[in-house]
Amino acid sequence: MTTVNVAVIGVGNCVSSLVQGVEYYRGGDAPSLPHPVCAGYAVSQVRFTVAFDVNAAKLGRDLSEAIWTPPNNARSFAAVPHLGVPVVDGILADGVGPGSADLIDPRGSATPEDVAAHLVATGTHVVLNFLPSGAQQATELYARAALDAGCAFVNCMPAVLARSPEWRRRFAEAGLPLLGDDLKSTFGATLLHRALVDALTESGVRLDGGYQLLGGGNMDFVNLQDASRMASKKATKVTGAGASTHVGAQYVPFMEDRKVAYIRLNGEGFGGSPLEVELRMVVEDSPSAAGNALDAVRHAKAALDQGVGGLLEEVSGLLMKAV
Ligand SMILES: O=P([O-])([O-])O[C@@H]1[C@@H](O)[C@H](O)[C@@H](O)[C@H](O)[C@@H]1O
Repeated sequence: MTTVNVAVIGVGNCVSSLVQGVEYYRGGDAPSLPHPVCAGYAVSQVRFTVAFDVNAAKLGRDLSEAIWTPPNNARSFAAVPHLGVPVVDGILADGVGPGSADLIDPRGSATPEDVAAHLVATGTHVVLNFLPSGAQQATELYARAALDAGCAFVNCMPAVLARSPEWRRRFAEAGLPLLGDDLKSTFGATLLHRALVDALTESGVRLDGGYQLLGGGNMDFVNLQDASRMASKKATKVTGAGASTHVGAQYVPFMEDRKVAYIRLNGEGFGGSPLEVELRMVVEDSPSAAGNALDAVRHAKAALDQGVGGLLEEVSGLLMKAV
């Protein structure tokens, strides 16, 4: 059976939901999976090869155990058997936010050459980047490793990669697919906010800002308390709702991996009449994103099969927040 061999960067909640999802949907008939077959690949064809992390408590473990290691707190919805997939030393650089500095493995960080060697040795096809928001340098070092190892790269966080002409060129010249930037949840705040913006705009409403206020208790929210890391996330979040859209993220520990989003749009309708739309959404954050991650790796592998290199613009437009 042809497989989609995936290496993951950052064994956090999103990877936990993704790994569980592959088990949950292996049979192909469970509900709430957007695409049982995507780009010619079934979920059962997705397999993990190696995982990179810098958290001392996750290193050396099998991926099936590391996904349950704190501070991960994603919902458990599938039993994951021993996978034989090791968590190995990752690249540190700016890959860890201020709230997690004490979790880092003191033995030091891997180099892009180390990472590339793992990717080649494990026969990896696609590298999936789930570093914390704000990890621009670390993302670029991993992207370099993927290029050296002949892998496709899927950038699920808001580092500027797919938006960079230089990185697009490098992947195009290498004949390797690039997807990004910043994974959009299959059902999440960005999807709803943009759907509302589109519905109002198509009705002739002139939008004048609003907000997207988020609360949650996972490490993403810890990380987003840092202003410069939050700035990178804001840049990919909302488009088309007017310049004065406020985006905020509050860390609320008891919520664990649940996310609440308050979305508001201010506008002016027919005859200049003022209008307001308010919406509240609560989801389990990481499982909400895993469906699009599953699609992204399968599209990346299909492009690799067909020798299509460079930015996959159409697919990125569907699955990612900023292209
Ligand atoms: O799509 P959306 O709900 O606005 O945003 C999501 C984030 O809230 C989530 O933490 C992350 O894991 C997803 O990849 C996505 O970025």
